[in-house]
Amino acid sequence: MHDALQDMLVTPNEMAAIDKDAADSGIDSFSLMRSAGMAVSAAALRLFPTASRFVVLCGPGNNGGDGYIAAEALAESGAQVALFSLGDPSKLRGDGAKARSACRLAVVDIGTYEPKSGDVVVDALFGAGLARDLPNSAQDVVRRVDASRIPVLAVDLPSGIDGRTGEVRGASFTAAHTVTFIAPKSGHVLMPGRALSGALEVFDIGIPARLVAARASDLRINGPAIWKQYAGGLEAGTHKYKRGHLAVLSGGPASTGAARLSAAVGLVGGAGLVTLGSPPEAMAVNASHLTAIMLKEIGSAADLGEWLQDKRVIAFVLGPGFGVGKKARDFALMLCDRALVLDADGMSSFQQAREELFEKIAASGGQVVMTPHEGEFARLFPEVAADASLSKIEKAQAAASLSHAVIVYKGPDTVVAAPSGRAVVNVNAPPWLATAGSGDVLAGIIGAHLAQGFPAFEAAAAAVWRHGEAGNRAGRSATAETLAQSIPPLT
Ligand SMILES: NC(=O)C1=CN([C@@H]2O[C@H](COP(=O)(O)OP(=O)(O)OC[C@H]3O[C@@H](n4cnc5c(N)ncnc54)[C@H](OP(=O)(O)O)[C@@H]3O)[C@@H](O)[C@H]2O)[C@H](O)CC1
Ligand SMILES: [K+]
Repeated sequence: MHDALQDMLVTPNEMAAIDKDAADSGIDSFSLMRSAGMAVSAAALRLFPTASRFVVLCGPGNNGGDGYIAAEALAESGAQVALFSLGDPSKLRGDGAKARSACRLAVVDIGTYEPKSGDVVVDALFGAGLARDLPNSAQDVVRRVDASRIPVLAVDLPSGIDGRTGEVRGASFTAAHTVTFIAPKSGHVLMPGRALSGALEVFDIGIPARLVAARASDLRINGPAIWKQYAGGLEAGTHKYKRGHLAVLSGGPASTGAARLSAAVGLVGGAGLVTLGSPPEAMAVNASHLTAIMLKEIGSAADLGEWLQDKRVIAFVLGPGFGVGKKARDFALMLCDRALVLDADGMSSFQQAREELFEKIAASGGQVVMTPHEGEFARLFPEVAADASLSKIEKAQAAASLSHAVIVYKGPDTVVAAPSGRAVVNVNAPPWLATAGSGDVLAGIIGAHLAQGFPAFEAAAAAVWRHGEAGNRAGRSATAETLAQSIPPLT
């Protein structure tokens, strides 16, 4: 694949516009379909060499067209092929009709397909053009194929997955492998689409990268290319203040562990110095658990105000175990002009007072990152969460725009979005990352990056990725402690 397209994500609408631009620039659309269908046939032969029969299911649009090309190519290569269509193939139009007439195989109605052991299904029912729930006849076939556990190779998207949102429309195939074209679609990386797509292969059917780049928005799969310009090697002359001073604010004596975990991770994550700001009544318990991390008594807004005079303290984490209430709100509002990770209780404290926070962030021009999981997101952005028409990416973008902060919308498909609309979707997190204290670890890594001078978006994207890698390294039995020990170096 072309380098410029490496991590790019597109929506089906953008893809349709790219196709149109390609046609307008003189590229023959049927030759694109031929490349797509040939790529599917090659993948089928490569991935399923022992298949006794390829069952190609073709739909009423161009996804079906890709299927007819693939079926013909598979038959030409000597494979057994059975061809089924959803709807009357004589109603196909344009390139789809051309593809059907270039295929010598007889086609029968999809309702007659009985899965047999040894079959491999090539799913070309619907791709980017799925506009509503799968029709009943397609849902029936999905159920029969699911029940028979035969493997599915999906063309562009597993039929039933919405290419924009990743949601299931009525029912969806569960693919072992998906061959898509030009660039992954957002529905390939958002859940449940990601899980149902299986292994994703992106095939370049020959649309020039400049046409793709001209239509694509600033949406990427998260990875080191996003932040590498800030990660750089440590300079030879560096010292601990140059690597940045991170402050983490602790809750009261009964709930100090979460903030200490974030603080410990801050050091591992690369901050030069980390200080835990503790209320007086929790000083003793915090002191008894700390070694490399410094401790400072911060009980009141006045204490915090005094600390803020020290401009070497670059970044703050407020929220883990802090407690919900006025103190959290007062502290957060004082920190909006600095680099701030507002996590957990820090966010929840603003459920009834979010406008004050959002206005302060907008007016202060700091680097603020908020890290809601689904429940926190719904509490802070109820109108966005309730809008079923929006994808998770669009929800994160709307929340970033409302709050003026970088939003890390957590989950198996964490989305990081900036107020500008720039966004990444993270795909490296294993399911066992959802463990107690995992969020405190993430907050600490983001804080470490902010302390080192990363802008908020890159700080958050890099942290989400390192957090995912830590989960992979720590393995299935990961705990917050082993996660903290498994954070990989910045790359
Ligand atoms: N550049 C590329 O990536 C290329 C991709 N190709 C392939 O083309 C498809 C997209 O083709 P398109 O025709 O736009 O869409 P589909 O084939 O997915 O579906 C459209 C047809 O299906 C009807 N439709 C949609 N949803 C439903 C539904 N739920 N039930 C019944 N029918 C449905 C729709 O009819 P309408 O009534 O809604 O108009 C269309 O008839 C892409 O996925 C790739 O596989 C090209 O081959 C090469 C270039
Ligand atoms: K499909």
